[in-house]
This record gives sequence, C-alpha cells and structure tokens, in this order.
Amino acid sequence: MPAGKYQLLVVDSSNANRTLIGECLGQLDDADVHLAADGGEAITRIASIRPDLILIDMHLRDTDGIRLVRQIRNRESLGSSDDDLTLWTPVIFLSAVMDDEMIAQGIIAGGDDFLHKPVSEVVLLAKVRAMLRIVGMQRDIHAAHRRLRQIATLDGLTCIPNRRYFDETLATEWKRCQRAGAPLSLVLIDVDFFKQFNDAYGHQAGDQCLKAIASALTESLFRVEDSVARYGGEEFAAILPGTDSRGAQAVAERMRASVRELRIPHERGIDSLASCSFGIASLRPDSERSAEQLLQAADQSLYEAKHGGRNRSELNPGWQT
Ligand SMILES: Nc1nc2c(ncn2[C@@H]2O[C@H](COP(=O)(O)OP(=O)(O)OP(=O)(O)O)[C@@H](O)[C@H]2O)c(=O)[nH]1
Repeated sequence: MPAGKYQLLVVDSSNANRTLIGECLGQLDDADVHLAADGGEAITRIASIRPDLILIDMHLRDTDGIRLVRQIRNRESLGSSDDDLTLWTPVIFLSAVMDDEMIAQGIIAGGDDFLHKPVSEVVLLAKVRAMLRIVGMQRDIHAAHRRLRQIATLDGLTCIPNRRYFDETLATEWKRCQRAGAPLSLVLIDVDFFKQFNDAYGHQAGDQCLKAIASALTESLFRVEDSVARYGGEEFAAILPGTDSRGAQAVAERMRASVRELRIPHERGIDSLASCSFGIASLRPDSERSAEQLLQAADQSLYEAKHGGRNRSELNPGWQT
C-alpha cells in the first residue's frame, strides 16, 4: 500500500447527504474523498480506490449497510494483501435510527463504529480522525512486515536473495511449471579455487569478490521470473522457470562470461582471473521427480564442470528439456 493521502469512501443513496458529508470530510488535508450512491457502486469503487475508511449509510437503495459490510469483509478475507497480512478497512455506519440491537448487528457484521444522522460535523471529523490514526498504525505495521520479509530472504553479504528465498521460490516455481506443463531449469554456480583466493588475498577480499560475482550473476538475468540466490558459502543457484535446457545453457554461458569480465585478479585462477563453474539440470516438473532430485542433478553437472577444467558450464545429459 503506497503511503500517501488516505482514501475515504462515502456510501449514501441520498445525494444531499452524500454531498454534505463529502464536503465536510474535504476539510481533511491528508485525505481524498470518494462518493458512491449505492452498494453496487461501492463495491466497484472499493476495488479501484482501495479505501482506507468507508462510511456507509444503513439504508441504501439497492441493499442495506449490514449486507454491504458483510460483502466487504468477505472480499477482504478472500483477497489477502500481497504480503500475507489481511487488510482491515474500518467501516463507520451512518443511521438516523439507532438502537442497541442495530448497533450489535452492525458490529458483528464487521462495522467498527456508528454515527447518528443528522451528522454533527465536529463528531464526524473527530471519529474519522480517530479511525485514520489506527489506519496509520496499520500502514506502519504493513511496511515493517514487508521490510522484515525482505530482510529474511536476503543474504547479508551480497544483498541478493538467500537460501531461504531459493527454497521457497523453487517450490513455488515447481508447482507453477507443473501446472503449465512448462520446463524448469536450475543452474548451480560455484566459484573456482575460492579457498586459494581467500588464502592469497584474505577473507575480506574474498567477501568483496563474492559481492562482485553476485552482482554479475544477477545482472546476467533478463527475465523477471528468473532469480539467482546465494545458496551457501561460495555457491550460488539460479532458478529459470519456463526456460528449457538450451535457454539455460545460454544463460549460464552469459553468467560465466560476465564473471570473467569482472577481471578479478586471482593468481591461482584460470588465466589469473576469478571464474565460476556452472552445473545445469532441466525438466518438466511432474510427480515422478522432486526438486531435491533436480538439485542433485545440477550438482552432478557442477561436479563435471569442475573436473572438466572449471570456468565452464555443463548440462546433465539425463536432465534435458
Ligand atoms: N571470503 C569468504 N569465503 C568464503 C565464504 N563462504 C565460503 N568461503 C570459502 O570458500 C572456500 C570454498 O573452498 P572449496 O569448497 O575447497 O572450493 P574451492 O577452493 O573454490 O575449489 P573448487 O570449488 O574446487 O574450484 C572455503 O575456503 C570457504 O571458507 C564467504 O562468505 N566469504
């Protein structure tokens, strides 16, 4: 949810009331006011403006306030937000007649407060401000949650996705590619002679080398669905959904060349430069094989690449698409 002005929606079938409340709320500098004449229009506007607060008259021409709020809460629980936190939009009911029974029903249905009509401008603004304070806190919680999620899936040294992100993404992409009947390719990447690099230049230089390689690998991926993570130590792993083995070989070669183009001096390295070896495995996910097996297959190819001389990529012949 982008932080910015609060979006308020007033749902009232009386043109005069709607305008009056709208004008009153227009005094709030930090809010935009939207108006809807009935339940149907409210639902459409909620989808487009995603309001932070809704004021609903109890008697609408096509429905009543309680039904409408039930519909709104239903939709909220179905479509949770992109970061898995349910959004709660406060609802204030407006009603000329108000008894205990109605208040209880309204709150049970999902309303948060009531305002007596004709609405006092002072009370309306005070209640809306109180609700918006809570909305503001909800926004802060969402922002903190998003940030924490991001930190939890990022590698501290290289700032690229970490092993946890890799595991989650591989599981998700496996299912997605299986449903779509699409290929899924995996590339395991290991820095060559990295122990000697650390021994020769020190651990800090080793860290800088890993950071530069992580950037080079990331920049070699052009598709949004492709990702590369730090798999552990001096190992990285790229997930290429919807990419067949030929495509994966092309990506691996691009990554290999970009690491070489960094021209990081490595006295024990191939031609005295840092390099990586790449192991590729590809499949169309099915219920016969597992992501674990795909990883093992890519690891075997990586072993071949290492033993074939390093600074090269190898595709597992049994795992081609
Ligand atoms: N500087 C630094 N070194 C790391 C990090 N993680 C792992 N390493 C080092 O990476 C080295 C990996 O060494 P090996 O697994 O023997 O492999 P290698 O020397 O790269 O040799 P080959 O893979 O066979 O080419 C070890 O010395 C680890 O200590 C890190 O975060 N920073």
